[in-house]
Amino acid sequence: MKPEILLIEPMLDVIEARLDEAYVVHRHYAATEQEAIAKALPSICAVVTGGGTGLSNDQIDSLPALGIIAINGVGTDKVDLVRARGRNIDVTTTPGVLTDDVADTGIALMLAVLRHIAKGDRFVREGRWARGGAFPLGTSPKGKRLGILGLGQIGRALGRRAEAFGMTIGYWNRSPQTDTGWTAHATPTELAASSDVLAVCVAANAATQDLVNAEVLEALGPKAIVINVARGSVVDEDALLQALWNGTLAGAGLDVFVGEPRIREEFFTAPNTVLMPHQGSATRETRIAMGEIVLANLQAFFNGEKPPTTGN
Ligand SMILES: NC(=O)C1=CN([C@@H]2O[C@H](COP(=O)(O)OP(=O)(O)OC[C@H]3O[C@@H](n4cnc5c(N)ncnc54)[C@H](O)[C@@H]3O)[C@@H](O)[C@H]2O)C=CC1
Ligand SMILES: O=CC(=O)O
Repeated sequence: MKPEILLIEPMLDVIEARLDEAYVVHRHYAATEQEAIAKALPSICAVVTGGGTGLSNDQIDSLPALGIIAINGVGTDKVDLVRARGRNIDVTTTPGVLTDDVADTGIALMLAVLRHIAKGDRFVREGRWARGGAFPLGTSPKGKRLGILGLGQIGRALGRRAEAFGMTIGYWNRSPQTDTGWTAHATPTELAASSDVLAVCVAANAATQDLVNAEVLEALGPKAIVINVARGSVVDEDALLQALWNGTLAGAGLDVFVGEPRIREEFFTAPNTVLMPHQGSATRETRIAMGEIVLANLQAFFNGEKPPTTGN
């Protein structure tokens, strides 16, 4: 008998095919499967979910046999780790393999804002170039200061890339990271005061909620921009929107939002703001590598071994 698992959101076809080979896969996202899932809840031992989606406590409570929540991502903020630990449920992630793509996304957003890439695309398509319209000059990253909030794997990869663009790097991290040679700052506000671009790369949890607040944005100032590839909850969106609309911040490049995918509509028209639908790790290559780790974690769990990338 194949073990039964619950797949919360779709994965790559090739990974889902491998899941189907090894398990009875109940697809939470398929409307047609809801009745069968309701009956299967007592037998489901494993859940596979995304980092931005996680698993609610109600869902955890509805699965009495649950032993592993395999996150296809690195963020654990959408799973109550205390609740999981209390139930002896392993929570696994896919660290490392997505780092480069998320850092690339951060750089892409930074360049898109500084060089008006999305605005330029609209300008050409709408025929405004052909009609002789004026297009604003951009801002060069060269010689500018990148402030990285959270110098984990993604923060470091972003910093290394930014060095290649001639930027100087500062960071705020809860523990000093002396091997980089980059300038450490004591608080997010101090980092912001010394940055032209603030890149949010810190994990989301209760301690980092709204870390980028009105004070931090004010310290950044009207010529600076914010890039967020971590989680929406790390940025106070009221303060961010106010700064963008008041012109006390020059722009923002955002891959993540509070309440995704139904984000605040004020973002749609916010000045100099480039929006992405949470695509940091979304390349085929990386999604295959992440899927392999999910498969390995599930296999270890069902073999009675400790899953290799257990995070709790
Ligand atoms: N946009 C996207 O598609 C993706 C977003 N992410 C987000 O990026 C985050 C970072 O990923 P990695 O760099 O791989 O993780 P990591 O574990 O290497 O780095 C996390 C960083 O957050 C810091 N941190 C954690 N808790 C903290 C606290 N309470 N106070 C201060 N600092 C704290 C750590 O010190 C570390 O610098 C993830 O947690 C996730 O939310 C990750 C992957 C894809
Ligand atoms: O947001 C994605 C993740 O890996 O976490």
